[in-house]
Amino acid sequence: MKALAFDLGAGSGRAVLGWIEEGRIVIQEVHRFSNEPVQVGGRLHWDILRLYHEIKQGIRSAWRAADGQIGSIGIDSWAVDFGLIGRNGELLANPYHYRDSHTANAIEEVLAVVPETEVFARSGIQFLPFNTLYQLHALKRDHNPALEQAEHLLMIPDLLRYFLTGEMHSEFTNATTTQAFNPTTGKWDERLLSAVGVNSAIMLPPVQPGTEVGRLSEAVTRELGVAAIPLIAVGEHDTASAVAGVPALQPSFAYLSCGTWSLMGTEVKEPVLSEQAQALNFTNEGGVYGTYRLLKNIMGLWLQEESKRSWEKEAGTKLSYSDLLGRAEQAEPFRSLIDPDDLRFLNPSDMPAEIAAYCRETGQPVPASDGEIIRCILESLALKYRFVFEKTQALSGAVYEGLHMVGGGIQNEMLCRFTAGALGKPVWAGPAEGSVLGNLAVQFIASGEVADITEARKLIGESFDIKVYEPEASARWNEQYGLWKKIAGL
Ligand SMILES: C[C@H](O)[C@H](O)[C@@H](O)C(=O)CO
Repeated sequence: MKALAFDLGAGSGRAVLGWIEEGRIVIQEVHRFSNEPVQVGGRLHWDILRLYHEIKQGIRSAWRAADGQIGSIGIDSWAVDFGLIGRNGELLANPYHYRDSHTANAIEEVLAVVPETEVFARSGIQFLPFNTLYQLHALKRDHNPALEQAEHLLMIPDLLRYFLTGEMHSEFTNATTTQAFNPTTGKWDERLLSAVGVNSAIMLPPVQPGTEVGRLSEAVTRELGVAAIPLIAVGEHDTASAVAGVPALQPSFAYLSCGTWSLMGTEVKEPVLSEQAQALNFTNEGGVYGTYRLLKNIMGLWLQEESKRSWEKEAGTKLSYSDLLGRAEQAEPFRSLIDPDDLRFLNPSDMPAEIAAYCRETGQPVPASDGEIIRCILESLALKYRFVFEKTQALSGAVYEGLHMVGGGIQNEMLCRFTAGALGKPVWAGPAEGSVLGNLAVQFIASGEVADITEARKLIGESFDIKVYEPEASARWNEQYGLWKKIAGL
């Protein structure tokens, strides 16, 4: 039997069949689709019904490709966003996109009610303006009718699973990204939810990854002409699946999940709720099989994606990444650097102009050409990776021999090279399908084909190419690291 994984990212989604053949994992992409947010007036929304339609297309294609031999389905997606269900069981409104501006001042407004130390002690989660807790605060503040009528809150994968099965379940790894879940009690945190005026009854008690969470409903099986395939709650936060899919053989390892976002950290048995972790704004998101992901969000390749989008809009024509990276390769090294996590880069109207303004304001040469901007982004990301790598070691007390880099971002070889140079340590890049493979791994373990996550990670490492980048020009990177920390104020 084959397993079917859906991996929904901020820009695109894919449906991938996976199975084990002669001791190796084999994957086959059967459907790929774009994920285009929709601006309505001043609000930014996800087109959730379009995504659901694409998931059904994916099941149809997979059923044909697997000759009906599909044993289970798992869905993972980006975090924090959600849909609200009314008393008639229907979706009350299109989910907000986490880059929508309605949460702009929400952190300050909530911390005026519950002190920062208490929020961190209760949730263990980093302070980012789009966390679900602040989205709920903003909806309540703005008297949002959907929240007023809501009977249930479902995160994106929970919601899509509900559409497929008719059953409502909340999944643990994604629940922890809300900043309203308490890892110490293992329950939704009443104090935090009541502080934003939300009745905790709308939050369902989360199930652990690996749990069977319903089957395709009769209506769906009839519509698609398929069997009532069971759904497995995988690490439904895509980063949780990416970490599950890291081909690490050692128990203590450092990873970087690299896509629109860069998520860097390590895997721990207990959440790290120390003052230092809070001061460094690290997070403890739930992981698979009784683990936590001690990590930090880094703005990531969003900076590059948005710059390309601006230039394409200006030029009225498509640009290729290979041309852009080719020009970045020719650009002068370390000419100008930024802190990629300055919140001005969360959703500016013109990313290249925002980067230029940052450099101007910090007294640096202003990058003008697209090559200079891309080089500035990639060098700055690599330096930020070094900073977070060092802080991860400080918080976990471990010393890592190198860094596992997974996700679509590893196709950016320049970034992999710069990361090894900046860290002064080897980078083991691969697999690119990080989240998909972690999603499949949990399904293989649920079906008993694979014993546990250690075996799954070994199998992934043996089934997919891992490219090794050894550090180059470390002395130059060390020198620049000092300068960059001054610019970034770190
Ligand atoms: C908001 C982001 O989606 C989240 O922090 C990140 O972990 C993610 O899910 C990346 O896909």
